[in-house]
Amino acid sequence: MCRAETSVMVNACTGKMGHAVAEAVVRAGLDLIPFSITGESEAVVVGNVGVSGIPVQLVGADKRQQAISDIMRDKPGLIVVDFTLPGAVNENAKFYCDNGLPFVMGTTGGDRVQLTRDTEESGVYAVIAPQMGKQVVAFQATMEMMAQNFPGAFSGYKLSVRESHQRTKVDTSGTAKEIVRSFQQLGVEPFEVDAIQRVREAGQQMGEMHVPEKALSGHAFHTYHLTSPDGTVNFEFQHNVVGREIYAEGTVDAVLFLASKIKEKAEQRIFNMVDVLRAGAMR
Ligand SMILES: NC(=O)C1=CN([C@@H]2O[C@H](COP(=O)(O)OP(=O)(O)OC[C@H]3O[C@@H](n4cnc5c(N)ncnc54)[C@H](OP(=O)(O)O)[C@@H]3O)[C@@H](O)[C@H]2O)C=CC1
Ligand SMILES: O=C(O)C1=N[C@H](C(=O)O)C[C@H](O)C1
Repeated sequence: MCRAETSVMVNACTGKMGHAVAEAVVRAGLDLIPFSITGESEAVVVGNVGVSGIPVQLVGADKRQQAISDIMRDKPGLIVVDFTLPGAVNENAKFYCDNGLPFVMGTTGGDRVQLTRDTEESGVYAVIAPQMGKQVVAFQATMEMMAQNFPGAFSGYKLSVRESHQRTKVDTSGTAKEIVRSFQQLGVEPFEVDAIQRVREAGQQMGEMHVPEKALSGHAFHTYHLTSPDGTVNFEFQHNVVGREIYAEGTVDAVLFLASKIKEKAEQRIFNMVDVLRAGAMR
C-alpha cells in the first residue's frame, strides 16, 4: 500500500501527543483525516485545531459514530491512532473494534487485559504499545531477551524504579510497568508496579532527576536501580527523553507497519512495538 493510500485519523489532536503525531503524519506524506475525536474540553466548542496549517475539525463523543461512518465510506484504507487518556482507552478501543477499524493504541493505562481481549474478539488489526520511541523499544526488547535467556540472573537483587514526567501525566509510566515484568523474570526481590515511584513535582524533577527546566512540560525520565543482596554490586539503567518527537515518528512507523500487515492479510493481527522493530519497520 503506498503512503497516499493510507489515511490516518489521530485522536485526539487537542492533546500533546495527538498533535505531535498528527504533525508527523503530515511530515511523512500520509493522508491526515481532518477530523479528530476528542474529550470534553472547551476545544470542541471552538471547533477545530490547526495541524501544520491543516484545520482539523474536532468531534465530541455524541457525534463520533456519524463522523466515523462518513469517513470510512470515503477512506477504505483508514487507520486510527489513539493518544487520549487512560480513562478513555477501553471505551475508545471498543468503539474502533465495533466499527472494524484498525488502530494504533499509544495511550497507556486502562484495563490492558480487557483491551487485548476486545481487540482479539473483534478481529481488527492493531498495534498496542505504551512506548513508540525506537531506541526505548530496543531497550525494552533487550531486557525481554535478557529475561528469556538468563531467567533468575538477578536473583535476590533489590529493584527500585523512579519515573519523572510532566505534571499533567495522570498514570504511572506504562513503559516502566512493562520493563518491570522483565526484571521480575530476572529474579529480583518481589516488586509490584505500584512500587514504581512517580515524580511529578518540578523541584524534585530538576534537583534529583536532572530534568532540564525547559523540559518540565514534556519529558520521560526513567531510572531502574538494582542492588545485590549484600550491597556490593549495583546496576543502573536509564532512558531519559525530552520532548515527544521519537514517539510521534515511531507511531508513523507503526501505522505503516499495520498498513502492510493489513495488505498482506497477515494471520497475526495484534502487535506491539517490539514486533514493529523486529520487522525492521522503524526508520
Ligand atoms: N506510546 C507512547 O510512546 C506514548 C504514550 N503516551 C501516552 O499518550 C497518552 C496521552 O498523553 P498526552 O498527549 O501527553 O496527554 P494530554 O493530556 O496532552 O492529551 C490527552 C487528550 O485526550 C483527549 N481525550 C480525553 N478523553 C477523551 C476521549 N474519551 N476520547 C477522545 N479524546 C479524549 C483530551 O481531550 P480533552 O481535553 O477534550 O478532554 C486531550 O486532548 C497518555 O496515556 C500517555 O501516557 C505519551 C507519550 C508516548
Ligand atoms: O505520558 C507520557 O509522556 C509518556 N507516556 C508513556 C508511558 O507511560 O510509558 C511513554 C513515555 O514514558 C511518555
